[in-house]
Amino acid sequence: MGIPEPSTPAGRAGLAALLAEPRSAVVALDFDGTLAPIVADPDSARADPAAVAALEALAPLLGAVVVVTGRPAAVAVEYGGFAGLDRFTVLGQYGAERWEGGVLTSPPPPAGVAAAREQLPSVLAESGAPEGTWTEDKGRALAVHTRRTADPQGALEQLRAPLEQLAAANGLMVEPGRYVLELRPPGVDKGGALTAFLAEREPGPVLYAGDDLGDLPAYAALERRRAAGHPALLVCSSATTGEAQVTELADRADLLVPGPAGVAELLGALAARL
Ligand SMILES: O=P(O)(O)OC[C@H]1O[C@H](O[C@H]2O[C@H](CO)[C@@H](O)[C@H](O)[C@H]2O)[C@H](O)[C@@H](O)[C@@H]1O
Repeated sequence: MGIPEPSTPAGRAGLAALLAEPRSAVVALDFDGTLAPIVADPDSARADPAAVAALEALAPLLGAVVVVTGRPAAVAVEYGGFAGLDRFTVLGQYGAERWEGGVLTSPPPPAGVAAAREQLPSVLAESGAPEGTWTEDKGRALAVHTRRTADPQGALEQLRAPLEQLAAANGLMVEPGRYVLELRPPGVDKGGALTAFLAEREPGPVLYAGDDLGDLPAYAALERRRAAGHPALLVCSSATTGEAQVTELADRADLLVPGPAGVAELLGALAARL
């Protein structure tokens, strides 16, 4: 398969720059929905093996590969099978954590997370959280998932206000995602994490691929770089699980690919060309 053509002039320029100067390029990727297919049980998510194989081939040819994810960095490394990859960094928990060369940096969670953890079960019970509502405890964040309820979108709307109140009472924010509301510390996002990483590397072209609302700040960071004359390619991994597309992301993308399989194909095609 060849490399699909971006639909925007800026995206075509970003791709051309990446192909012309790969050693200075950075490829940045979200994890769930981009490298790993969406599944009902978050603990069962694993990176598409074709994507991992493509990254193995691609990473040595590039300046750097970085995964920017809401997952704890160590979980992304494990579920992604990234431990042996070269020139590879994981920025976890929206940039609060970093894994690189086998070393994990993870600051302690703020006190508000422990308080929210204690209060969450009663808040869920009082708000009538439907059967199938499930909490993922990520240490410095609590993700309330509704994918396994009978009406995932309805459940999300039902829980939004009570979870926003709980977050605000404990100095946290709510990060919305695909059938999930995450209570997490404010002050970091994927845009800040990516910008700080790029400032360390001073790269040429940057490709970013994501699938969800949490990826919008990373898109914004690359749009700002682009406005300053640095080429970039914004890729959207479209939803392939029957749920609504994240149009805020798809509308700003230079290139849409069909889910993690499409991302894997794109990475494989880039590796083959380079
Ligand atoms: O930034 P990401 O790498 O995209 O992580 C965002 C959240 O993804 C996970 O939840 C999502 O994927 C699950 C597994 O496919 C799915 O069941 C769930 O509905 C999705 O919202 C993960 O569980 C969260 O911790 C991440 O923050």
